[in-house]
Amino acid sequence: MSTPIKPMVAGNWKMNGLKAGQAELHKMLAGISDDLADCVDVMICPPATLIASFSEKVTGNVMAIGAQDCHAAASGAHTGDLSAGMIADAGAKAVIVGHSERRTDHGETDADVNAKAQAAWSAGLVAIICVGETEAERKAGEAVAVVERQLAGSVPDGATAQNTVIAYEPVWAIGTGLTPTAGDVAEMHEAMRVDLAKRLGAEGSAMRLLYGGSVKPGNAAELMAVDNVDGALVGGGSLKADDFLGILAAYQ
Ligand SMILES: O=C[C@H](O)COP(=O)(O)O
Repeated sequence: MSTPIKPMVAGNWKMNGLKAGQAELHKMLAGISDDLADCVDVMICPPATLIASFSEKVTGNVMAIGAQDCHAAASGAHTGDLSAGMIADAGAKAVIVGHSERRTDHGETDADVNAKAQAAWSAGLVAIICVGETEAERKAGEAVAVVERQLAGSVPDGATAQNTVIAYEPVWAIGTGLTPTAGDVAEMHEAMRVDLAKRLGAEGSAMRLLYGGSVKPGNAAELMAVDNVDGALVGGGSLKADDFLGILAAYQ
């Protein structure tokens, strides 16, 4: 019998948050009971400027701190970039790679994402690899094919349930208040599960598959209950402690 997958809820603060944001972090930490932390792995990915200070605030297994991106190289002449080693040195335990905002704003390809995931592993970080179709691709009936192509290109050989988390984020659902139906999420997550298990065997079967895109306290329980949904990657709903704790309540 396979071991149950411990879900993860990760908050991606994107380009939001100043030092004053520590007040929200403190409220979140105060609101996460040991019982809840036993049921779900909680992570906040603040802007890089806050990784070190936030990492000092989290203790025990209540929450981990992650990063939002890394460079594929270990060091070198890459002005403004951060290596996975630097992020790990600041206290991060994971890094999001291939977020659609990086793919769109910075032209990142599946090959770039693949290289970044491998850089993350080399630094001892978990790679949270994002995939997801655009609205036009969904309307054209290509959503599953697009995501399978992204998985094939973005997830490196050697991915395990320990070093990799997949986040399915339909681009059209990010920050819009729109979400796919539970049926559409189930279809996509099953397709991803089958695809990853075929390629990676038991590691693919045990890999966490997060859903992301307009997850809020009001819809979290329904989305998190879908088969093969092992947690959430949350943007706007992770900025305020009350909202984030409301989402985590799906696991209480
Ligand atoms: O990384 C998080 C996602 O882009 C979802 O963002 P959102 O919850 O604001 O829609």
